[in-house]
Amino acid sequence: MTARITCEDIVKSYGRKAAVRGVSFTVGPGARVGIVGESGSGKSTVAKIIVGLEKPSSGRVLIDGREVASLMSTRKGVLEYRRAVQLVAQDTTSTFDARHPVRQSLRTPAQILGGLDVRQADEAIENITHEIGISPELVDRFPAELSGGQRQRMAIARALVIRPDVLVCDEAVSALDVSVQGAVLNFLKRYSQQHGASVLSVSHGLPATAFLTDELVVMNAGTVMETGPTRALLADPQNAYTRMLVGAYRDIESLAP
Ligand SMILES: Nc1ncnc2c1ncn2[C@@H]1O[C@H](COP(=O)(O)OP(=O)(O)OP(=O)(O)O)[C@@H](O)[C@H]1O
Repeated sequence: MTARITCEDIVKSYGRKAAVRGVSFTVGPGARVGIVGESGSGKSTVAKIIVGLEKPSSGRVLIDGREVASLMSTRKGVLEYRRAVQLVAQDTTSTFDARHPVRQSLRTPAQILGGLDVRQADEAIENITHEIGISPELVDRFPAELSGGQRQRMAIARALVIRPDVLVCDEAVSALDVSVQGAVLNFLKRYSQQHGASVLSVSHGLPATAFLTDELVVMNAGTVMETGPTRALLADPQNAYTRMLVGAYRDIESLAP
């Protein structure tokens, strides 16, 4: 279970404003890559383009050398891509159908993308909720009956129930309290190591990203400022913007009692 995602010179404009201006990087098989940068730097736009929710104005995304835009032009291709690449979105409201218990929203990908029958789907749901550390009984509640943190973990469970090759997380843990955040980050790291799944984590939370990832892509104003191995880049940032970003976190940490 491996896949390589390549972004080649992605540009995205909304009207006359360029949100992303020529972004290139690769998420290798089994790699955990973080995109960091301040609010508005274009991180979420890149994530949406990778998962096919937005189309780039120019440039392309490839999965194992195949262009995602052409895969997404047929229903068969969409299903194939969704099986390989799953998103955990920043806002989980569109992840679940408010009219049905959460189980239904987890069964759908398990059945349609995973090709499982109802019994197998429920078994996969039981396994993934157990792995992620959330009580399996909660899947029989309606989305509104879960806390924000429980719903966020259910969204991760939904993305992983089909065991995708690549998990794209857009601020997937930012809304969680610190202790739950730690548990979910540990789970994601273990999951990626055990299954060889790649993780692309988009976040402005530098400490959480530093813990989860091996490689960083630093973005500012729609462009890539610096890329490199996470530890080396944080220890010795080469770019002035990265130095500023890392320095800002050090300042915050120094305020801690
Ligand atoms: N649908 C849209 N229409 C117009 N402008 C948009 C749209 N989506 C994003 N933008 C703009 O593109 C820029 C990049 O937004 P994006 O959400 O990618 O940033 P981000 O780095 O993920 O920010 P945050 O950390 O706050 O989520 C911003 O200036 C934003 O206002």
